[in-house]
Amino acid sequence: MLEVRNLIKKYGDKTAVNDITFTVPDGRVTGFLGPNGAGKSTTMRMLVGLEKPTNGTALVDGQKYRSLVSPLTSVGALLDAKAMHPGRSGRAHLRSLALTHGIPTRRVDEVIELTGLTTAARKKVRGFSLGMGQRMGIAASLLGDPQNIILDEPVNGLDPEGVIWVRNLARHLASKGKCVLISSHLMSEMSQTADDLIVIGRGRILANSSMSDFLALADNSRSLVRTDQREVFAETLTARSITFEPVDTDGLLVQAPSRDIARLGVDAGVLLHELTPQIATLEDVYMNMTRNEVEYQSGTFTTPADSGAAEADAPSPWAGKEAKEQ
Ligand SMILES: Nc1ncnc2c1ncn2[C@@H]1O[C@H](COP(=O)(O)OP(=O)(O)OP(=O)(O)O)[C@@H](O)[C@H]1O
Repeated sequence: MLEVRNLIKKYGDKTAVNDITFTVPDGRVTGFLGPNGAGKSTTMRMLVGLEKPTNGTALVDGQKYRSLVSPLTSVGALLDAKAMHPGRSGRAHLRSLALTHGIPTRRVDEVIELTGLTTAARKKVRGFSLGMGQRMGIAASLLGDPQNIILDEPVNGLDPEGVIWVRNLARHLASKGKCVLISSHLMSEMSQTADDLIVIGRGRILANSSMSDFLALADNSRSLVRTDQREVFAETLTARSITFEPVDTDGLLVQAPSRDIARLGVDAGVLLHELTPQIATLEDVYMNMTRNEVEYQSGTFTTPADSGAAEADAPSPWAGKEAKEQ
């Protein structure tokens, strides 16, 4: 089990981790999500004693990392896959780690096989691809067969087969009762891997719940409607103060139960050739939650159609939505 209690990390004026408390239980995969710079890596580094907390505690099975009698059997971490001697072979790197921790050489061969590196492990580390480096980092984290596994963006650089392999590995480890904490920016992948989620933004906890409770925060009350009479149907919706927004050339995203929308279509004599309830994804809920927590805001791409001039020429029925929002 991993625990952080009132954990704070400051770098000068910058508060990277701002008083966070959570527990990562055994036997489950916990996804650790948050925008760039949210404080995920800093928190993980404090758990394995690579950073000293400014305040609060980070515990592995109830103990600070430096108090652990046998750290590699308590916690394994992939934090920086590039942290290997470039002139050594992968196998030699793992062997040296094993030797310094009293781990038998046969375990080196086991983790090499487990991570699919049997051929690559003979190569010098400097010749490794990004994906091979990630696999080697994961192999190192598993060397001591630890109870707790911390993986910071483990699927970074992995091909689709590698991504599925990490998912299956995480699920397998949790099924053996291990505590697995994984950070990732790949929401679709995380939705298939994690049982629980911890979301942080600007160093603070935004959510800490099971995946199903997190997804229950979704707004599933909208339906996509497609019709050749979009303007007529938009006027019908506006007359009933139903919120909507245009999609593509013939679609409307309508904020109403699909049964009510179908009924409105019949009453208005409008043929709806598509009516699809929108089920929000993990990415939708996450994006909504972290919208105001992004430290590094991306620019937006504009096309001529997105420009103000195009908006001025937009058909009037969309006023229904704007009027409702104001
Ligand atoms: N050694 C350091 N010195 C100064 N600031 C740091 C240091 N390490 C991290 N930070 C800052 O702390 C904040 C949290 O960084 P951290 O790497 O923990 O975020 P993250 O959530 O892991 O981000 P990413 O998803 O981009 O990896 C950032 O603003 C970062 O610039």
